Amino acid sequence: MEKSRPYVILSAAISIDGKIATRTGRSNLSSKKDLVRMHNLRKSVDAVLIGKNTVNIDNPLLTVRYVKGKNPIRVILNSKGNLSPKLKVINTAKKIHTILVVSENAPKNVERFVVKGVEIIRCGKKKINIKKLLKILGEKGIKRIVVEGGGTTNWYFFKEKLVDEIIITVTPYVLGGSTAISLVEGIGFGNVSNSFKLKKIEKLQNEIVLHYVS
Ligand SMILES: NC(=O)C1=CN([C@@H]2O[C@H](COP(=O)(O)OP(=O)(O)OC[C@H]3O[C@@H](n4cnc5c(N)ncnc54)[C@H](O)[C@@H]3O)[C@@H](O)[C@H]2O)C=CC1
Ligand SMILES: Nc1nc(O)c(N)c(N[C@@H]2O[C@H](COP(=O)(O)O)[C@@H](O)[C@H]2O)n1
Repeated sequence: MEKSRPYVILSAAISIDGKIATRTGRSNLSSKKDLVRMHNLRKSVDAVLIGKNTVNIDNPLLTVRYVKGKNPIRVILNSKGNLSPKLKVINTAKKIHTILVVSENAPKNVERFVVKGVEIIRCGKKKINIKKLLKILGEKGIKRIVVEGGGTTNWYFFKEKLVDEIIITVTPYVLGGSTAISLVEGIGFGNVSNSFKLKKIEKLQNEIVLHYVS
């Protein structure tokens, strides 16, 4: 692992059939117990990272609320920099450090988010270069980061072999649907070769939490 790159944990809740949301984008899969576990994870990292669709669909806060602790820095991947200013992550950016990552081709008007308290990082020509981004985040003192989806964002991290640990909660739902988002989207691997080692299994009431390491 490069010295300056943060340790990357990928975290999500999946249905029994491997989906992270219904075909209509509903993703409230975790139990309260699991959310407490997840907020403990958030407080243990320096940053939490998600993709544009997750921000738009979930309108999340990405804070530590179910337990006491420090909020991580929020990192949003949005190559075009075209988020709605009404989103919670934008509206609370003066209080909670929020970084919007855009590509070098993003229009100049992304700077409009700066007055809202958002820090902008330009990284990668058309797509965001994740490897380069992690180096930049490492140089800012970010040592541990949790990637919280969605499926497309997860793919970019797996594709570049940048996932050090996976924490997956298997929840007791079957969602189905060929258009429902899976844990990992993108084009996918052609071979069965990208394996992880099982480190721990936790049993919550009706869920299991799987911990894998690279
Ligand atoms: N159950 C769970 O634990 C979770 C469920 N979700 C669900 O996942 C769904 C969204 O997932 P997806 O549609 O796969 O989208 P996503 O949230 O991964 O966002 C994808 C978008 O992010 C941007 N992006 C990500 N990586 C990029 C890169 N390297 N370069 C440039 N742009 C990049 C692009 O705009 C891309 O289209 C939502 O329904 C959400 O509710 C999301 C997170 C966790
Ligand atoms: N671990 C986990 N379990 C679920 O059931 C989820 N839906 C998610 N989603 C992630 O958490 C974000 C919501 O965060 P806030 O509650 O708004 O702080 C959501 O956007 C996903 O990244 N994760």
